[in-house]
Amino acid sequence: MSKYDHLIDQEMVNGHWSWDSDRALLYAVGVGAGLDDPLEELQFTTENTPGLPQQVIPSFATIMGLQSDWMELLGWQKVGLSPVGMVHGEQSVTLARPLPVSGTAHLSTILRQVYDKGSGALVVQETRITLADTNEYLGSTCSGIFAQGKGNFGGPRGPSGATGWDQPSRAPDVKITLPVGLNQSLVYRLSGDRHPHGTEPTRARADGFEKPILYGLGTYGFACRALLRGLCEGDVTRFGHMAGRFSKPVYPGDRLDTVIWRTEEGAVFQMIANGERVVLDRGVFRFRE
Ligand SMILES: C/C=C/C(=O)SCCNC(=O)CCNC(=O)[C@H](O)C(C)(C)COP(=O)(O)OP(=O)(O)OC[C@H]1O[C@@H](n2cnc3c(N)ncnc32)[C@H](O)[C@@H]1OP(=O)(O)O
Repeated sequence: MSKYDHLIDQEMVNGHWSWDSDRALLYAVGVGAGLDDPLEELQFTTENTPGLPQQVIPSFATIMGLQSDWMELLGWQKVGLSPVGMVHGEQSVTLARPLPVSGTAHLSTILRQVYDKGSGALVVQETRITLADTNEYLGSTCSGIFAQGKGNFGGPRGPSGATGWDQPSRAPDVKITLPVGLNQSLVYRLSGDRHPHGTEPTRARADGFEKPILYGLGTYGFACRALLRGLCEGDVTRFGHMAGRFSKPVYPGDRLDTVIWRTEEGAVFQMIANGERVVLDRGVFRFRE
């Protein structure tokens, strides 16, 4: 029996969350839409382009998964918004249908596991999203938060990171290059992810970064745009599932190459910053069935 076992499968959020068209537009700009080409992604960045109805970038669902205050449940003392050294480790989003441009969702967030990774604890939580008025299932998000320094508590190690994903030996089938703006974190944070390590040098260094970062979920949004562009011709109805592991930080001003290998169900991918470091690894994409 390890110290968090009694909390596993506990529901941490059971409530409503509303968004409107402006919030989805702001999120799109926050994850860089329009930065490399202001005309390329008008379905995400405008609501009034003739013949191009607004669509919501599927990774917007991750913002809905942020509504839980699970750190108190675990008894972790926060400095600002989180314990020092806590970083986003993994993320997935699965959608049964495109997200509406506006709406109210019912969110249910469950603590799935706290793995003991030695150098840290990996906290896995899953959020189920339904439309509040009709109860229609929209999809789910799953996040793994890596709290450095909180490992070695005698808990389960969990699945090994060394298995289950292989980089194909052939050259990538598709490569999408996207720039990160120097003010990217300042825009992205307005979507509701306001951790100071995206803006404050002192906190960024305390959490193990060189300087303020682009938020992990911001990076995830860039990857989602790259996959939509490279595999779906920008059409969100084709999005089914996307997962990846944050392996190195992304900084404002970086250039992000998403390298994509097609598979039977969709693709596997990696994101590489400035041609030198893999920042999102073990990426998996699936088309909607
Ligand atoms: C609130 C935060 C918001 C943010 O947005 S932060 C910004 C986005 N996130 C990042 O930039 C994080 C980048 N990644 C890292 O810095 C490192 O990566 C980690 C600190 C997360 C881990 O590094 P290390 O302590 O050196 O771990 P190891 O020695 O490589 O592996 C130890 C075990 O941990 C698993 N692991 C490693 N990285 C991750 C990860 N990113 N997510 C989940 N698990 C991870 C491995 O597999 C292994 O476990 P096994 O031996 O059982 O395989």
